[in-house]
Amino acid sequence: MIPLFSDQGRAQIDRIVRPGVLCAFDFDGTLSPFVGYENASLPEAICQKLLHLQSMTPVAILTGRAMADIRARLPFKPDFLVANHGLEGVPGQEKDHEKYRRTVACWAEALQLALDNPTRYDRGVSLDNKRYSLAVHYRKAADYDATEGRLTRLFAEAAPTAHVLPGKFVYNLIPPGAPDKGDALSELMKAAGAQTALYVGDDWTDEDVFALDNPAILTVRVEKSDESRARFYLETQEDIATLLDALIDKLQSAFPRGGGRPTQGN
Ligand SMILES: O=P(O)(O)OC[C@H]1O[C@H](O[C@H]2O[C@H](CO)[C@@H](O)[C@H](O)[C@H]2O)[C@H](O)[C@@H](O)[C@@H]1O
Repeated sequence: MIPLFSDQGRAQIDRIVRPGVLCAFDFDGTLSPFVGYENASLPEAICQKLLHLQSMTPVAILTGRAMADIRARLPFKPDFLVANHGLEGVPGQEKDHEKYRRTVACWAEALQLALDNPTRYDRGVSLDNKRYSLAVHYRKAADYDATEGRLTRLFAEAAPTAHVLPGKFVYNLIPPGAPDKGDALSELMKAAGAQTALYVGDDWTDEDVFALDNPAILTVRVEKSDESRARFYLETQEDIATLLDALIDKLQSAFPRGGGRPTQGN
């Protein structure tokens, strides 16, 4: 992995930032610093920078949160908002929603029944039913290793067909065959007519975008990781502000007559 703020990284920003570049971001741990999952929000300064960027080029947010949840946390409307790890917000996929909802409802019932037994599961484990997928949070558990082992065994019994995606103190349970963030970003590029895109994420579900291995997509991970498929990294989550400034500066200087956003009728 290469630091984004390096000669090589800046050269890639120069290459990828062109009129209509789709600037796409994960939410938790990328645009929003980690806090308790109920309290996560978009910092005001980041919101202002995203609005500025959006005045010049399309902006997308791809999150694991449910659509209703993320909408309530965003004080602005991005050009594209994809939720539930790629399951909500991409046109055309609604036809499978009822199937996913029924699968997830069965898993949720079985999991909640088991988790309600305090002798078997840590009180710090909580189930977040996002309708089309589940998140099982354990950030507040006392013993992470023991909790991870117990939860993994529980998923095999109670949700055997689930695609279990680990995250930061969370397991995401996704219905089999569901689209992921990589599928979603590819669709959004088509919908936006974008030749190039930038994607910034920090977690396992973002690896589905990084693994696309598409030279037209500049992949950036928040924090270096030897296991990631992203090509570049930001040292810390706070560096997202510097990246947004760099994108704005680049669009303003390279395309002073309206940045990269094609004007109406083009
Ligand atoms: O795709 P993302 O936008 O990164 O969403 C992934 C999950 O984010 C949330 O959980 C994470 O953020 C919490 C709040 O900062 C944190 O407490 C938790 O440990 C993280 O896993 C969200 O609650 C999940 O539904 C998302 O799947």
